[in-house]
Parts: sequence; structure tokens; C-alpha cells
Amino acid sequence: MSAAAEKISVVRAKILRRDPDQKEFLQAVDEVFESLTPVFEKDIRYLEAFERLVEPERQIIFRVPWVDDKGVQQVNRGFRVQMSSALGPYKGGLRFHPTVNLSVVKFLAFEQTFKNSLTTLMMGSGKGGSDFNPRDRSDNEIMSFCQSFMTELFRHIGSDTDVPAGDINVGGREIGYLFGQYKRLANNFTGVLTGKDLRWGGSLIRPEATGYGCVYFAKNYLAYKGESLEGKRCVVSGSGNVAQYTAEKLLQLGAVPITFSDSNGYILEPNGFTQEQIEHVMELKNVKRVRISEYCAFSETAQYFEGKKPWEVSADLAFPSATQNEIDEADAKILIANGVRGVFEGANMPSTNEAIEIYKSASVMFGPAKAANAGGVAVSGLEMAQNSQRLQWTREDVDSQLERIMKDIFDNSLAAATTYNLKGDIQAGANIAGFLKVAEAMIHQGCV
Ligand SMILES: NC(=O)C1=CN([C@@H]2O[C@H](COP(=O)(O)OP(=O)(O)OC[C@H]3O[C@@H](n4cnc5c(N)ncnc54)[C@H](OP(=O)(O)O)[C@@H]3O)[C@@H](O)[C@H]2O)C=CC1
Ligand SMILES: N=C(CCC(=O)O)C(=O)O
Repeated sequence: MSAAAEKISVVRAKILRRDPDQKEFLQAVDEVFESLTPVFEKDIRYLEAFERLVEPERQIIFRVPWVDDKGVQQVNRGFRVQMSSALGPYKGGLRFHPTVNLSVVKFLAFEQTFKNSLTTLMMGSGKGGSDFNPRDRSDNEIMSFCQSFMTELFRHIGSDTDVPAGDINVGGREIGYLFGQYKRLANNFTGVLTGKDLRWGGSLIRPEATGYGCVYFAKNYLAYKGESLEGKRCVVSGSGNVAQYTAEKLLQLGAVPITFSDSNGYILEPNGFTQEQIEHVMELKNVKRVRISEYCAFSETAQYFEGKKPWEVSADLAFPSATQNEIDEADAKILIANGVRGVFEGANMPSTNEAIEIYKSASVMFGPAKAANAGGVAVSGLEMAQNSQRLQWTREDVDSQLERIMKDIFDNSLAAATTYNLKGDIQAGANIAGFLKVAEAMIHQGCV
């Protein structure tokens, strides 16, 4: 075994030994380790930087006490993992979901490092959230929780320190309540959160950005293969922010989005969703906040499949836009058996590493989350730039910058894969391109 290979195995063993119970985090680390091996072998300083990178700069865990509408005390756990400030202030979303724990937050923050680097904007990485379950909670209870959560978080964030945003179950409503509490406690009005409402500092296109960006990425990948989105039947999972705008942009570019899902099942429009039907999904999810099955009362053609995943539907492309590990090895085999030739990840880490191997063995196009879903944080970065200028750019300006950024991400990933003799391996290229920029900064900034 070479000296580099020996050192790599030592570092890998140390990571596994330090947090053996953090399976989501270890999955994310494992996914990049293989891609980065040729980089480590080229210069051992990159491995030393990686060894520092996998240990977050700061991990903050705190109590979130609040009182519900019945006057009953509730206690949740809050997290903020500040992973890397090598390229700028910590930057990443907040997730409110009962499955949130330190392992999930660390995997999200780790992925964010490569993603934010790929955007070419100056942003470090972080992620946070809570095990708070907002399902069936009143607006007042959501506000009470958000105010208590921010009462602790505010001392750790700032527009040049750490800039949170949305993620699962954290949308415009929650960002509003979080921002209001921050402003009250810190006595300043800055771009400390992104995903803000347009009327008080938000950026046009930010709500659409993750979904639109994922489809732009897919468009570039298909063009590289001499194909296009035109007429492609697309299965989409989730029915939240990312899924809604993925479907909208797919339709705009001539593709045929045919499913949405939530944690109870999925709906199928066999002939594809129209714009009006997508807007009805938005109404159901963003305003009425009901289950996706409610859609069928509105449509004579839709079908609902309780407890099932949309991967069982025949399609050309898949856009997982719900949550991590929603496509396992068995799901991947079903997808491919049903005709899917491309998977573009709108969600964070929706494919297990075993599923990714199945894609590769079947020569399926694979757009990894850290590249494909970077449009959200990219436009968050543009929101920060607008806030710094105290200006608001036009919708067209922001959308054209988003399209350019997503093209650059694809091109840079392809170029990095080629440089390391992994031509066409976009997953490896994205890992390498994302890592190198962070690693160079870390090496220049010393052992900190
Ligand atoms: N918002 C953003 O800016 C970005 C988000 N992402 C990622 O995209 C994904 C979706 O986020 P977003 O659309 O913002 O979140 P939303 O809360 O708006 O929507 C989440 C969707 O995923 C479903 N979902 C959540 N958890 C599970 C689960 N355990 N099993 C099955 N379905 C589930 C939800 O269904 P239900 O209501 O039943 O829970 C809902 O339909 C996440 O992985 C997120 O990390 C990535 C980049 C940017
Ligand atoms: N949840 C997000 C968005 C983060 C952000 O906009 O800061 C992600 O990139 O996973």
C-alpha cells in the first residue's frame, strides 16, 4: 500500500471511529472519500485539509422550550453546525422535522460545504434545525417555537458570521418569525437570513431557485449527451418548495412532470400536470397545508397511491425532491426497469450510496445533490449581495444569473472529472471541483 493510501485509510478509520452512530454523516463522508482519493494522492496537504474539514468548526446544541395553544409546555432540541468558514460566512438552511438529530445536521452541513463552493460565490457552510414537528401546529404555535429557537440561535449568527435559510418545513412563514425575533434581540436589520419575503429584503426567484436550478442542471447534462428535456416524462417526489418549482420549470421547458408525493403517498397525472394543476398543488401545500391526496378531489384524471413511492411509475427522468435516502438500491433497480435514464437530485442525499452504484452500473445520468440543487443557496448568495447593496434586482437578472451559475457548476464538474481521468463522472467531478476550492483556502489559512 502506498504512503498516501496508508494515510487515507488512517484518516478514514479515525472518522468512522469518532462518530460511529452518525450514519447519515458517515454516508455523506463516504460518498466523497472515493472521489477524492486521486486528489489526496496528488498532494497529501489536501488529505490534511479534508481531515480538518470533516470535523465541524463548531457544533451548537441547545434547548428550545415553548408553550402550545393549550398552555402545555413543550421542549425541543435545537442545532446549528458551523462546518466551514474557509470561503465565507457559514451558510445553510434550517430544518424542522422530528427526524432531525446531530448526524442529519452534520451530513447537511458537510454537503453544503461542497455545494456552496461550487456556486463560485463566497460562502462557507453550516446547517441547523430542530426535532420540532410543525405538522398540525397553529400559526401561533409555529411563531412561539420560532421565537424561542431564535432566542438562543441569535447569539451565534450574523450577516458576516452565519446566515441561515429554509429547508424542510422552514419556508417563508418560519423565516419571517425567525427574522422578527432576531431583529428584536440584535437590534439591527441585516441580511442575517435568506429566503426573506420580497417586501422586506428577499430576492426575486429565491422561492423558485432550487427547483429551477435543478432543472437547469438537468438541461445542461442532457445537452452534453445530445438530448433535451422536450417530451421527457419526469417523476418528481415531494410536493414542497423544491418539488413544486422543479415541476413548474420542467413544464416550461417542454418536459412532462407526472407525479408529486408526500410522506403518505404519491399522486399521478398520467398525461402530466398542467400549470394550473401545479398551482393547485401549491395552494394545497403552501396555503391549506393539507396532504397531497387532497389533490384528487380537484382532478378527474389523477390517481393517488397510499404508502407508495413514485419510483414505480414508468418515466424517462427522476427528480427526487423530498428527503435523504428516499431512493435505496431496490428503488433504483425499479426506476431503471421502468425506463429512467437520468436522476437529478433536488433533495439533499436522496439516493443511498448503493442506489448510486446501481445508476452507474446502468450508465444512468446522475446529477448529484451538491451540484444539481445548488441553485437555492446560489440565489441565497445573490440575496446576500442585494442586501449588502440595499437593492433588489429584477426577476430576469436573478434568473439569468441562476442559469449561468448552474451551467458553470455542470461545466466545472465535467472539467474536474476530465482532469482526474474520470471523464463524464459528474459525481466525482462535482466532489473534486467543490473540494479543491475549499481545500486551497484551508491550506492558505493554516492549521485552524
Ligand atoms: N429549500 C431549499 O432552499 C432547499 C432544499 N433542499 C432539499 O430539498 C428537499 C425538500 O426540501 P423543501 O422542498 O425545501 O422542503 P418542504 O418542507 O417544502 O417539502 C418537503 C417535502 O418532502 C416531503 N418529506 C419530508 N420528509 C419526508 C420523509 N421523511 N419521507 C417522505 N417525504 C418527506 C414532505 O412531505 P410531508 O409534508 O409529508 O413531510 C414534503 O412534500 C430536502 O432534502 C432539502 O434538504 C435542497 C436545496 C435547497
Ligand atoms: N436548504 C438549502 C438552502 C440553503 C440556503 O439557501 O442557505 C440547501 O442548500 O440545502
